[in-house]
Amino acid sequence: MTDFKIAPSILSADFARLGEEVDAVLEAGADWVHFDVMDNHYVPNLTIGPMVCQALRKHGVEAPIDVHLMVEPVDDMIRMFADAGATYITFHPEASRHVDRSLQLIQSLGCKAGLVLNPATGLDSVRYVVDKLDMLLLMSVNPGFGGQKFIPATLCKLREARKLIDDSGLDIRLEIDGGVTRDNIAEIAAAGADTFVAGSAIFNADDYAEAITAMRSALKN
Ligand SMILES: O=C(CO)[C@@H](O)[C@H](O)COP(=O)(O)O
Ligand SMILES: [Fe+2]
Repeated sequence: MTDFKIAPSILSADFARLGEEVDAVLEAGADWVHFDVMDNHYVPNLTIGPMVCQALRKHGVEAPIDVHLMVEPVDDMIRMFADAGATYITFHPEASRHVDRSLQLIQSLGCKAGLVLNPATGLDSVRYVVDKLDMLLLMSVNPGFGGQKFIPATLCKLREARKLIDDSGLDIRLEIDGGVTRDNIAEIAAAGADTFVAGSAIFNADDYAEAITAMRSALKN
């Protein structure tokens, strides 16, 4: 049976009460914390940096922190987030001049490494670095904002990515990010994803546990 993981994106959390919000989603059954880092350069929005990741660790968060870098360039941020307690660090191939080197840097710092593909980016950019991936993240919206609608063409790309991973014989998670809801999560899992980022679908719900349980139930059917 697939080991599904649900990773609430704190982009949709109440930043004024971030520690409490993260505690609440973990208590409600979330597996990971998805941490969106935006630099107003690679994407047209600005969010949070390594000090906030470190603060969450200091606050007592022990769950995996899945750092999604939407910054350019990436290597300095990789070093800072590794120091700050990140578990996974993923970045967009367009944002690094030397993708293979940046992946190696993440792993050399003791973190798990991943690449993130935008909706219009093909799988070709991962083909020759598959052996250096712990995770492949497919964006199902254009990066920069929460609350957007899932782009249906991602389902076809997920199937291709699943085949690429299975053919490699390696242990690589396949994560999906953007517009994931209780209504489409089963279809997304059927296309091959095993790790689900959900921001607005969880943090905009009145009851986080009910929202996460509904997603898990959909994954079981
Ligand atoms: O990386 C991003 C956006 O760039 C995401 O992680 C979003 O924060 C997901 O939010 P929802 O689409 O689930 O509301
Ligand atoms: Fe993200």
